[in-house]
Amino acid sequence: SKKLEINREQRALMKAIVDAYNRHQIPEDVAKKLLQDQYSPEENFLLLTEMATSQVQVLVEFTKNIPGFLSLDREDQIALLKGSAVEAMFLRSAQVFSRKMPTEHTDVLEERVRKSGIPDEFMTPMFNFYKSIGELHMVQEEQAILTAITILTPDRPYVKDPQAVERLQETMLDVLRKLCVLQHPQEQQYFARLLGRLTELRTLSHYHSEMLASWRMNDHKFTPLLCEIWDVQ
Ligand SMILES: O=C1N(Cc2ccc(-c3nnn[nH]3)cc2)c2ccc(Br)cc2C12CCN(S(=O)(=O)c1cccs1)CC2
Repeated sequence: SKKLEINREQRALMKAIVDAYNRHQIPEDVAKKLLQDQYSPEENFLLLTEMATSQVQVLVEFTKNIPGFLSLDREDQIALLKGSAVEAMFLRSAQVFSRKMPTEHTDVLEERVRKSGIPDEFMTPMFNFYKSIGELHMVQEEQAILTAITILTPDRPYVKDPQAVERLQETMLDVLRKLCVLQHPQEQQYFARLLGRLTELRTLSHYHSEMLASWRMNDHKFTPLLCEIWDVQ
């Protein structure tokens, strides 16, 4: 029916977002480092910090390619990036972890994340999230658009024109809703399940800021970019 069909404009939007999502990847050498032999928890933490820094750079490039993002108010662009950086990083990490990597790689990485000084009470929800993302078996279009929707959340702190952000997000939500029906015809509530993951992401983001506080205590070092985007002094 007309209602459900993805029109030409929406197809172009989807293509732009998927291309941007696939174009910007973590450099091989950084991801490969994670797979090398055993490290101490401190070295693991350093590697994850290096990964996270690279992820933020990838996120900024992806965001700049979201159609309409660069026509938003400049300060709102920054507010959206800062407000969504942790959620987008965890979403992308979970997607990469559950989609792309061969099992033995995931096992090594899982081990490394578990031995990196992240407190257990945060490790559990983090891995539950990544398993729940894996179970969804999202196609890459859904992954890319869901990441764009996370970034274009109107109610981030300091956004001056939330309506402009809402208009962009609604366009994405409409495409994602149609895509879910087309890609997962058997699962009525698939779209609702995807959006439910965004709620889980906010909880993870809250845990993350608590983790940051505890890491600051036993003086873990972060890179200037992470300090900037995570508001770490
Ligand atoms: O590092 C993670 N990983 C491993 C990871 C992530 C991405 C790629 C990758 N490869 N190619 N593209 N992406 C590989 C391994 C992972 C996996 C699932 C979830 Br849910 C979450 C994570 C974190 C995200 C960052 N945090 S963090 O708390 O912000 C922190 C920063 C500094 C030190 S700890 C730790 C957990």
